[in-house]
Amino acid sequence: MRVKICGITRPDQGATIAALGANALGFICVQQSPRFVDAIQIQQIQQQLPPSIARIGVFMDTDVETIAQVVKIGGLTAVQLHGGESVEDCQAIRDRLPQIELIKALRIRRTWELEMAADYTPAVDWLLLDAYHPEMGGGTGKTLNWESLQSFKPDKPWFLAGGLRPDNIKQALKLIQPDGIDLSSGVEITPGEKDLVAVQSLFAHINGA
Ligand SMILES: O=C(O)c1ccccc1NCC(=O)[C@H](O)[C@H](O)COP(=O)(O)O
Repeated sequence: MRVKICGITRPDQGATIAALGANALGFICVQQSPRFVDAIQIQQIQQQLPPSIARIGVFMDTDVETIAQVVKIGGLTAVQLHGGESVEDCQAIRDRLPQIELIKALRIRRTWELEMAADYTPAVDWLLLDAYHPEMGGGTGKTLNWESLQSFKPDKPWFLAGGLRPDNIKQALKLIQPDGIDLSSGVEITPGEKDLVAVQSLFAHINGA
C-alpha cells in the first residue's frame, strides 16, 4: 500500500518521514495554503530523499506551464490536481508531462459525486478521494463517510484522504481497502510542521504493532 504524507515543508522532516516508512511525500504548491512551498524549497527537500520515494506536487487549478516548471525545478515524480480541473485539463497535463504520474483528487460532498471518478480514470494514473470543505482546498482534517466508499471500485488505483490519523487508520482500513492512504493534518503539530511521533505511531498502527 502507498502511504503519502502530505504538506512537507522542511528537508529534515521529509528525510525522517521517508526513513519512518512513507513511500510518497506531498508538497503543497497552492499559495493560499499555510503549507505552501515553492519550487526551490521542494528542490532542497527532495535532495535529502531516497530516489525510490514518490515526490508529489499538489496543485489547484494551475496552468500547465507553471506545473511543468515546478516539476522540473522541484524534481517531482507526480502531480496531484486538487482543484476543479476537468478531464480535458488532466489530459492536457498528461500530454505535456507524459513521464509524470498524474493523480486527480475528488473532494466528495455527496456520495453520488463518486460517479465522477469514471470520467477521470482514462486520463489519470491514480484517483484520490478527499473530504469537501467550503473554504479550504485540503488539509482540513475532515473525514469522508467510509461506509459509503465500500463499493467504490474505480478502474484505477486510489488514495483515501481526509482526516486520517494514527488513531483512526485501522478502523478506516478495516472498512475499506484503498490502494494508498494520504495524511496531512492528522500527523501535524501546526500546518506544515509535522509531528514525527505521530508519524511513527501511524506506521506502528498500519504494521499492526
Ligand atoms: O494541505 C493543504 O494545505 C492543501 C491546500 C490546498 C489544496 C490541497 C491541500 N492538501 C491536499 C492533500 O493531499 C491533503 O493531504 C489532504 O487534503 C488530506 O488532508 P487531511 O485531512 O489534513 O489529512
